[in-house]
Amino acid sequence: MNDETYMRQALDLAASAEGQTAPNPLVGAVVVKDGAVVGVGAHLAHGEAHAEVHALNMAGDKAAGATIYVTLEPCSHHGKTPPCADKVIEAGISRCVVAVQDPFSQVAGNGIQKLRDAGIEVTVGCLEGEARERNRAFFHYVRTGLPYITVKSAASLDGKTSTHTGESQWITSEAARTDGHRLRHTHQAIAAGIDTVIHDDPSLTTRLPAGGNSPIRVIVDTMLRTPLEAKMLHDDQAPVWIIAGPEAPQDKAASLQEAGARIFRLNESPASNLRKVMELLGEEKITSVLVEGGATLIGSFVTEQLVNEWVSYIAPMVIGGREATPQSKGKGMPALADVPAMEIQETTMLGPDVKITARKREE
Ligand SMILES: Nc1c(/N=C/[C@@H](O)[C@H](O)[C@H](O)COP(=O)(O)O)[nH]c(=O)[nH]c1=O
Ligand SMILES: [Zn+2]
Repeated sequence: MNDETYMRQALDLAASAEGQTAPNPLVGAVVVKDGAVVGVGAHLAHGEAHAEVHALNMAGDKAAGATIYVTLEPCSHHGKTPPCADKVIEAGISRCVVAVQDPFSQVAGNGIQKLRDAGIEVTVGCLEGEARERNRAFFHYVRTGLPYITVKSAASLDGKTSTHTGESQWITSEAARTDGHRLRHTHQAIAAGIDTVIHDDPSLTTRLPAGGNSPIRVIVDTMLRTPLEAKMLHDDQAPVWIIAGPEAPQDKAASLQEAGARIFRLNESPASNLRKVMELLGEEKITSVLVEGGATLIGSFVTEQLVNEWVSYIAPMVIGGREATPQSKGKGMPALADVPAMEIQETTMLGPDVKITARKREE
């Protein structure tokens, strides 16, 4: 067994809480004494104990002289819980292996320094690439203040998301749609355009066999055309935030608030200023957004170059039709040189469909 073995265990522990910890990162910890794992832990929810605390509590006095593997630098500032660096020192840990330094300014390097000042041997960078990839949304949010944006698109081989008569359910299989719900579970918010809300009356909730978190529903609706009888306003499954423009009628805003929605009014059209909408969500500590549709909204994210990840579910059918809805509308990129470079991360068969995941290279 070597450092990477234990760090992989810690990364898997971190991933077990995926979809639960935002706006906090996913963190896992493993305590090893004389080649035996004596404590494990994961950060399970925002505001609750950090991974190191769980692992050190489980290790008890076996932590003395042990090594702790942590997927993110132990915190050194008093957040909602006391600093883990202090806890690691108190527990008598002799060596600490960290996958990646915390990007958060309050922590960056301070935790590691505190441990070294206390005489603990610290190594940084074990499986760093994997640790960054697992926490890509958190790292992106800390670096930019914007949520990490994933577009999910379900289409035919010729890129249509509905027939020219507007029929779209369903193009992809149950297996692909269930996978799409896992995407909902792992994102804090789900964005949809008003055309999709009017056309599909979607609930945008996470419906997985084992359950899951339903993201905050964010509707880009410049003129507040969201129907008062929209399903999502009456299912009590997750908040509904509606982003309006300056001309949106005040009385409709009042009735939507009555119906339980939270209204954000921008002083410019949200549909053509999505960066402003994302800055607003960032201020609300939203670290990840899944853009579910439709083609108009997706096209705006593409045109503003805000897409960090693109997940396509492609069904084995060809729909055709000049008027059939494409995967994205809007202005788009004038030249290939303007098109942001992405990398395919994964292609998977889901029943009869193929899922393709691509990510933009982080600057
Ligand atoms: N048409 C399709 C999809 N369509 C996605 C959106 O257009 C739908 O409005 C949304 O999934 C409805 O959300 P719900 O009410 O929570 O079920 N998405 C898919 O994966 N496959 C499809 O074939
Ligand atoms: Zn901590």
